[in-house]
Amino acid sequence: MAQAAPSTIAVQPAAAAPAPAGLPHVVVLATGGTIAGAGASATSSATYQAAKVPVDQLLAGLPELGKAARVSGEQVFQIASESFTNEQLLTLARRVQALVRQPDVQGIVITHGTDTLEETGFFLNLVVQTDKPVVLVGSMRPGTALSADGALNLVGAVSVAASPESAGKGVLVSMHDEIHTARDVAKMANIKTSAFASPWGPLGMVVEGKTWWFRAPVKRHTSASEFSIDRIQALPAVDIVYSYANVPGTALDALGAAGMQAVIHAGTGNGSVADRIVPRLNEWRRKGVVVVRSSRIPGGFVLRNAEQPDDKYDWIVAHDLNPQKARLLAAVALTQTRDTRELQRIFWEY
Ligand SMILES: NC(=O)CC[C@H](N)C(=O)O
Repeated sequence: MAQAAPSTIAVQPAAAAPAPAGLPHVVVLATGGTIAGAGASATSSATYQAAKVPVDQLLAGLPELGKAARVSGEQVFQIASESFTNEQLLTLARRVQALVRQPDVQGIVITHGTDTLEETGFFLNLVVQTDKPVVLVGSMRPGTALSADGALNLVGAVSVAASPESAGKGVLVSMHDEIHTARDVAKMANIKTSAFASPWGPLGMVVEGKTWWFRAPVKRHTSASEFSIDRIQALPAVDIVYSYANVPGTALDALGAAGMQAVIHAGTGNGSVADRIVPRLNEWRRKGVVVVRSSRIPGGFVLRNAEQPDDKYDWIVAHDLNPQKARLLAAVALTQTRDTRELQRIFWEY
């Protein structure tokens, strides 16, 4: 399906384009994905190249953006998001943090591939210290396709980032007219333009450039977070092992031997663990690996000491975070502590 263009890193300083005075300045940080994709024909909705169109071209094609904000663009990466690395996450977070510290910047929009958009959004929600709106957006069809969704999604995201009502709500994801907290949202369907959903529902809607809010996040984020990108030099290796009937444990042992610091066990059902995997997880725990029990089921949550005796084994539960979000919270938390009581507190609070 979507093929990746070669990765490039070219951060240019944000220069505001001329627009009516008095409008908020929103910086669009472009990282690639389908929203910057191009296909061979108007019917190529799923067969195309992601990460082709530069940010200047994206913005120049959308004069409607100028109604909501004074918009400037920076090309941070030009990649398909499945290829994001921890180093690129840190680079992006540092750039967002630097921009939100600029008094002349009121909001940030990040254009991103949809495959790992929920991971980048959650990471920024944990480590960027700000009350200013930071909004991620992607699209499911390239701009060259019939009924392309990127243009309206981008106008919506810039409107959300420009709205004072978006402040203090943490990192947001605006797609398909909905506004989600980056903490909860996940890609729940592929191909469809209604790809993103939050297990606890969206926070609001953006319609014709106006935001409508119905709820706000209660978990700790951004300026209320104990984590800061300023104090994170690198992320420790945290990996995910997926469970299924007849799972052999080979992947767990290989990742353990490769030096992972924490393992996210994407268990079945309520985070259940196959009987032959339990002693292996305990063996890695004895060697210092932090064990986090999560579930491969979207929309539920994992309770401590249900399914497995977490207290006895000194394991953590991932609460309602999906495995890929649990990976990032564990990695960020491990930069500060290895204490399992502290780690469990962090999983309850974020
Ligand atoms: N819809 C998309 O953005 C998917 C394109 C690509 N796989 C990416 O995540 O960047």
